[in-house]
Amino acid sequence: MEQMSTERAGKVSDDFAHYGRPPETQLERRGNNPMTKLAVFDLDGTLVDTAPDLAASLNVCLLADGLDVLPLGVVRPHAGHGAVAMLKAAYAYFQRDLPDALVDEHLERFLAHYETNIAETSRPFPGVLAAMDRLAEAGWTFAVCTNKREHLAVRLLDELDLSGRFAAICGQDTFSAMKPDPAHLGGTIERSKSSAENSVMIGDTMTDIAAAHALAIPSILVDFGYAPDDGARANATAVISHYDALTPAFATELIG
Ligand SMILES: O=C(O)COP(=O)(O)O
Ligand SMILES: [Mg+2]
Repeated sequence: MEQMSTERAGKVSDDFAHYGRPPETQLERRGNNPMTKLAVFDLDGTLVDTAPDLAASLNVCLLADGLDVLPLGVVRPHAGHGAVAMLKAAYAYFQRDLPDALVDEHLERFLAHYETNIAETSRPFPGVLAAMDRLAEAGWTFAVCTNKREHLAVRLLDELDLSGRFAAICGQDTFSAMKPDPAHLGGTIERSKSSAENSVMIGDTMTDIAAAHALAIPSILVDFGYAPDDGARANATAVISHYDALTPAFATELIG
């Protein structure tokens, strides 16, 4: 990821040089660094609609235990909280016990299936790539802060040909803490060579909003994600229902 960061920094700096020296006001707002405005995306349910592929891997586990497959509508609200949360929700749905040993067995099965089928149907949410293009034009950079394992996040973004857009991709195992712990988000911002003052977090669950809140950075809740509950709505700085609303003016206003 460090290499991508350097490549990206070089590219944007060159582009900026092409337009000449920015006005003094812009220099001030950007802390004398045109690279520092950073939009940090959560992955599942925010950047990419991963629920169908996650549900397929869950169903492999359920079938292995003689249970029925679950329809996507039942699985989707749990898709943003990881494989174990999905397994627990499925077993609760079937009113079946899920002993710890079976969780471990299923997790291995789930991850083996998911890793090789990670981008079968997973696609970026409508409008997100156009929004990123607009923000990039306005000098924004991007990172991913996800509770997916880092190698799975990188693999998914590689398969979707999106990895090169991010200065850093940080997962649940990248640091010693994961969202909602602000250290995960803070570490992602640091790896992206930005600062909390110039960053905004975009997410679909309270996990994302709480991490941003703890770091005192603005947050945008996408209400089309997997768990935009009341707590997330109440604590987010802004709520959007489509990426068309994510314009450079809107994002810049949030960081002040
Ligand atoms: O896998 C998870 O636990 C959720 O992943 P996310 O943080 O990208 O939503
Ligand atoms: Mg999410």
